[in-house]
Amino acid sequence: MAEHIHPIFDRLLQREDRERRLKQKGKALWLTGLSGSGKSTIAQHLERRLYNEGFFPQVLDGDNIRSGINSNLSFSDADRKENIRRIAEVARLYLHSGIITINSFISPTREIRDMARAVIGAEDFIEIYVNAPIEVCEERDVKGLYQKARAGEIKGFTGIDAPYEAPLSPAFEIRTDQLSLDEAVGQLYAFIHPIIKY
Ligand SMILES: Nc1ncnc2c1ncn2[C@@H]1O[C@H](COP(=O)(O)OS(=O)(=O)O)[C@@H](OP(=O)(O)O)[C@H]1O
Ligand SMILES: Nc1ncnc2c1ncn2[C@@H]1O[C@H](COP(=O)(O)OP(=O)(O)O)[C@@H](O)[C@H]1O
Repeated sequence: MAEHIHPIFDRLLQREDRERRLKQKGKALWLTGLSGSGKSTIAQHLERRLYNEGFFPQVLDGDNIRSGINSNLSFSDADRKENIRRIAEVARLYLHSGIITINSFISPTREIRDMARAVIGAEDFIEIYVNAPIEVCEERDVKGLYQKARAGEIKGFTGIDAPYEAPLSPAFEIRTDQLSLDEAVGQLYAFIHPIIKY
């Protein structure tokens, strides 16, 4: 009878067991915004802040996704969709390990983000709009890509000749043209802390 089986074998390890071990609630924080809006910078600083406060976060961004698992994908509409679908599946695996992912991707359309939300589950998908006007992003031009897009050297660049649809009701919005980096990370941390604390 089940009661006599050694406790180790009495049921499959659950997400809740892992969350108890990590002393946190697994969530997928989903940072969306234009290239240069500040997603990666905020993601990296938030990751460090969470880690220092005892949480166990993991950034997913172009550096560890588009360079690896998604290295065969372009920036066509279909490939962006496949990019985000795979990322959402990866975030879901982390989620069920009790880990907080900080997903930093343009994820340009509502349809794409709705797909990610559906894969991850609406309860666990926290949409964060990293908002700076395109003029500010273009002025920053962190990687020189806006200049290339304006010169026609890159086709289908988000915000220039490919769409970006702002979220209609994000869980949280950060205006990076109005806040310092420290303010932005501080406000985001204050918002998510109650959501992720065990
Ligand atoms: N055509 C085009 N449009 C937009 N962005 C481009 C493009 N080509 C290359 N890049 C660089 O790729 C980064 C965006 O990748 P993402 O995976 O976040 O894009 S998407 O969600 O699939 O739309 C983006 O990085 P971030 O600046 O960090 O957003 C760009 O540096
Ligand atoms: N409040 C802020 N939050 C985030 N980044 C900011 C902020 N203010 C200025 N920046 C600058 O804007 C740039 C954003 O670049 P990046 O993080 O690579 O954007 P993205 O990942 O969205 O393409 C960085 O050079 C960063 O230092």
